[in-house]
Amino acid sequence: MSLLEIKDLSAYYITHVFGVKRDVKAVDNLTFSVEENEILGLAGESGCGKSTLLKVLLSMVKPPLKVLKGEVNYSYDSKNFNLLTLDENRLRKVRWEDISYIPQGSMSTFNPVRKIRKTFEDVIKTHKKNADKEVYEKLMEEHLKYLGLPLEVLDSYPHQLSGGMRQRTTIALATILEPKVIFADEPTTALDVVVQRGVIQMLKQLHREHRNTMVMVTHDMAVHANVVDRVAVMYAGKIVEISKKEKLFTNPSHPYSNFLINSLPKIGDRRQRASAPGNPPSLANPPEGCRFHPRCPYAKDICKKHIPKLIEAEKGHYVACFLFSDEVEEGENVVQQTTRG
Ligand SMILES: Nc1ncnc2c1ncn2[C@@H]1O[C@H](COP(=O)(O)OP(=O)(O)OP(=O)(O)O)[C@@H](O)[C@H]1O
Repeated sequence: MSLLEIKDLSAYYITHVFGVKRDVKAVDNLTFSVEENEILGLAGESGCGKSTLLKVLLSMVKPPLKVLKGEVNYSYDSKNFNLLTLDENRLRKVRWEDISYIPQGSMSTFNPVRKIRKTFEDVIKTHKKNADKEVYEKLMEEHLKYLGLPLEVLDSYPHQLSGGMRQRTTIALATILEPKVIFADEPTTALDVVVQRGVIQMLKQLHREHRNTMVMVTHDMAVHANVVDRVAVMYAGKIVEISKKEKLFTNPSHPYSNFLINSLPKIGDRRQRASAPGNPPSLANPPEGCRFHPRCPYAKDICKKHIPKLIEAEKGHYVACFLFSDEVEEGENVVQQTTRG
């Protein structure tokens, strides 16, 4: 059994503008799994639904985002539960301790008017209620030292740290309770390359030594190439391919993955890179059938009418494309198109 099994998951942003209901189909009927101890990368261009998917996998769903259907089943240490059905108390217990999150933009993690120590104390106290001050002081100091961070960060305000140091402190906070699963949303974005390297090394060290499972969102394919085991490629609210990273980078199957990989510059190769023609669709009104078909050089009639199912084309390699199978997604179009409210 996989550590995390996502089944038929749909989550839309539901808004009303001048009385007209608008559904942004950011996560649409996804079924896939995450294996214990792996690092799964979520790739895809801006706006394809990566951050929204993470929010749902963490059950951090607030209006206008709404889960319409589906399950997010976790299974570890003889615990089995659908995160979306847990009450607030159980959610609070599971978050940080078992399932942790490195959010996009480290500035939002810490309260700007409180020293960083206070945030660490709050997290530890919530989960280790009976521990006395000495115990959690020791835990904080040992964890920071283990990650090579100076203890002075604890007595700093967030704005006093550089972007890189703040991001590494955010990672320290997210991992202090040794979670089973870590979700990271663009952990290296907005950092310069040298600092990026430090952050990546820190994540790799944590994974190597704690054997936790990571799901990492980034649109930076170099980070995928460096860090992850498998990559799930998202396009317009759907997962179109899941593959071992080596296979994806050398021989991508889905035409969109092909564009994504072939648009990467290669040293010594001066040829112009081909990118996908046109633009990604609006998720409020995506095209019928395969969402990539208007930009796909191989589109056939079936692609315009039906949504291809994500099938296992080879062992461990999943692709949703009618070039590989005629299977149609179950429950396609179950959730209706935009309606008047
Ligand atoms: N609060 C919101 N209300 C309505 N639509 C939203 C809201 N937040 C995000 N969206 C839309 O949902 C879609 C998916 O956004 P999401 O942030 O998940 O994409 P992403 O792949 O993570 O992109 P990025 O890398 O730019 O964050 C986009 O079309 C976005 O405009």
